[in-house]
Amino acid sequence: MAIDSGTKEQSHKEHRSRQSGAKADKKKHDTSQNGKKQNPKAFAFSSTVKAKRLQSRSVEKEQRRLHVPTIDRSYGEQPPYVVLVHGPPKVGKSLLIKSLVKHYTKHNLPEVRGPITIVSGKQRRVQFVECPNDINGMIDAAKFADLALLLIDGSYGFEMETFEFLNILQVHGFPKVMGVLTHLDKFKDVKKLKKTKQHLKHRFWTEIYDGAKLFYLSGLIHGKYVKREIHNLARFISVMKFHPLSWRTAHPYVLVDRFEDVTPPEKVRLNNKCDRNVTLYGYLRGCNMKKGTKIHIAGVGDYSLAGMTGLADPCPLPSAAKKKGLRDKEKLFYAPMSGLGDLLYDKDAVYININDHFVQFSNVDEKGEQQMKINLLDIFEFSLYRKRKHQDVGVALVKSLQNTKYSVDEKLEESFINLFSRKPNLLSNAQSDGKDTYESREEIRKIEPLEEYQSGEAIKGDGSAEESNAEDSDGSESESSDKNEVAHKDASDQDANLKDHLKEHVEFHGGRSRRKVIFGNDLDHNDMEDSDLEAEDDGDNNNDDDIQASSGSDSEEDEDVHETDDEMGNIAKWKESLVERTSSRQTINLMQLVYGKSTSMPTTSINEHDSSADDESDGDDFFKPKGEVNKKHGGIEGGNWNIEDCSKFTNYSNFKNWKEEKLREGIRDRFVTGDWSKASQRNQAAEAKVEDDDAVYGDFEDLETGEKHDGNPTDDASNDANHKEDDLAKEERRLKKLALRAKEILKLLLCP
Ligand SMILES: Nc1nc2c(ncn2[C@@H]2O[C@H](COP(=O)(O)OP(=O)(O)OP(=O)(O)O)[C@@H](O)[C@H]2O)c(=O)[nH]1
Repeated sequence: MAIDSGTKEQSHKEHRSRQSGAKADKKKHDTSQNGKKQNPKAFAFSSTVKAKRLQSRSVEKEQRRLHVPTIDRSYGEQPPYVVLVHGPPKVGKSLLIKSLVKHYTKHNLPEVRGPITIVSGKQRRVQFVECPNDINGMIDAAKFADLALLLIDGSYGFEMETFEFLNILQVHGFPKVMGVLTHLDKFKDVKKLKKTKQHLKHRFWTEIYDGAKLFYLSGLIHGKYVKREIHNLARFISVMKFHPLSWRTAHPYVLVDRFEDVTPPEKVRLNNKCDRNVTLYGYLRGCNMKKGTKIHIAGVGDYSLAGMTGLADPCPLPSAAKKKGLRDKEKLFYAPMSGLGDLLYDKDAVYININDHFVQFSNVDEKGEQQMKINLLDIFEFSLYRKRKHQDVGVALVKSLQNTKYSVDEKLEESFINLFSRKPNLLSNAQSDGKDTYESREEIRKIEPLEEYQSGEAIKGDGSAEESNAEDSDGSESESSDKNEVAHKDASDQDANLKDHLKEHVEFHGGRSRRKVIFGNDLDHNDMEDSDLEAEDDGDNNNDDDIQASSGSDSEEDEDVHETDDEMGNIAKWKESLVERTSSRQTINLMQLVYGKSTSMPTTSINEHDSSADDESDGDDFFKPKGEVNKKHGGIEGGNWNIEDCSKFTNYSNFKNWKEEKLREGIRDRFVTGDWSKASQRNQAAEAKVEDDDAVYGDFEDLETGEKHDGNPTDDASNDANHKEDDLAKEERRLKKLALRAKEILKLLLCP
């Protein structure tokens, strides 16, 4: 009982509370607060400042989440941003572009045509484009605009063009848009002006978004917008952040700022509606373009790209040196369609445009555009020219540059290296423009005797060359008649092409007409000197005709006449001497002596060889059997030298297919693991089969000797005993062989 009562009364001893330490301190602190609850409302703010801070932070987070950073795939120098100036007619688009260009470059733009590229900052270039007033032009412009400046006539109010364009932009992807109010100077009443400004601003905001930027151009000073206002607008454009549109970043596109029709003029002359080749120049935007891609030219149609070339930047960004602002020198701009910008970069040349009043000797072209293109590469040519002529240096320079049609690399393409010996000039340049032809004529004068050159024929030759030069431009028919005459002369003087003469070959190559000078019988002459001196005497008499003949070969027909009538004849002659010389120099080839000549040699030459050998022989060989003739010539050379090497060819049909189970089973017992007794039985069976076959196909007659062999012997009984003996001997031999083979295999297995 006592135990029971004891268990009931027993109480748990309490933990002794902490008298010191962190817990004791905390308890003390809590008791001092006098019952104020700890964190009574979870996640509620006790302080308003704190609440505000937290709220703004969460809003910031949310905004950051909404504006997911767009991936900038661009690398290297960014292409210029396109600033499109749009507005209804006569609103002041051109004037605004001119004012902006003046602000950036300090240059006055005479007219706005095509894209105008300017360097607006150390890291930024801008391309100004005036939007056409028609709807198609607007649609095209909406595709490439990075910033659209919507010009609105403030004195009149909004016009339909602006809204149409805004609708088009919404379809194509909305770029940055800024409004510009012009013609505000027409307001006399300041109050009314203020009211109108407010009204237009709100209307603009409802159309785009609240807070959209709207500029005011208050009026004109000396026919230009106010400098201050233009400066502000330019500043905005310079610092504006452009968000690349996803479609555009994923697709390559080019805003063409210059184009050239490079169709050969002759092609256009023959067929005015022929397919044209057009080269388009512009900055590639979006992503890289591949050669052969199908492209769409806005307003023209779909085309395939023939080729692409990377060119030097016509309006490069300034150097990366650290300095504030842009120097005047670096304020470059490029407006090829507007005819401005000093440098013009072509595929193979750099052009400097100089206005007429700077240069006295400008060529005035048909359109009356007084501009001169100076090809820098042709300065080399000038130095040559100056050596030759003692003229005024400045005049000579300008004249020579004006008359040059072809660049140095084009001429180099035409030049060739003479590989034949005894040629004084290794590199002879086939020059083709007017001056160059003159040079080449001078060279001929050195080679030819003077009286020959002065003879009527020679002069005629020169004259016709000049004629054909003139005919290049207008393409008259008299040229072809001249050439027919020339061809006729050639035909009559077939053997006479053995003296120096030159040929002029007019052709259309690389989009331009070229008059190629070919020194027709340079090769002939040199080689003929070596081998055929007789021919030279004949050639002296006919040299003049050759010059005449060479002066105007244009069409292919004429060329053919030349080739067949005289050139081929000459070629045959100099080839003769070549063949002789090479055959005498030929070293003995051991391979050929041992194995005969290569079978890849053309059969005709072999036949020729054979026939020549036959000719040399007494002629009786013709009536002898082929084999004997070959024997006479001796060994492989004589007989089998042209037979195909049969070891090169393998007849795969004879190979057994070892994948077949039956075949593998057949040879299984021939290996160590197999049953050799079975193999021997099989062998016997096979031999018996062969014998049977012999029995079937046994009879044969030796046709050469006339002897008859019988497959089935008549006396079977006497032969049977012989056969048995033979079989036993065979069996013995076979078993011996097998034992030997087994020994060898065992040896191999035991000593690996
Ligand atoms: N008074 C006044 N005249 C202006 C203003 N802006 C432009 N103009 C004049 O308006 C005329 C037309 O200007 P342009 O720049 O040729 O207008 P545009 O929009 O290029 O004309 P189109 O190319 O024909 O569409 C010019 O004579 C300008 O001087 C302006 O704010 N106030």
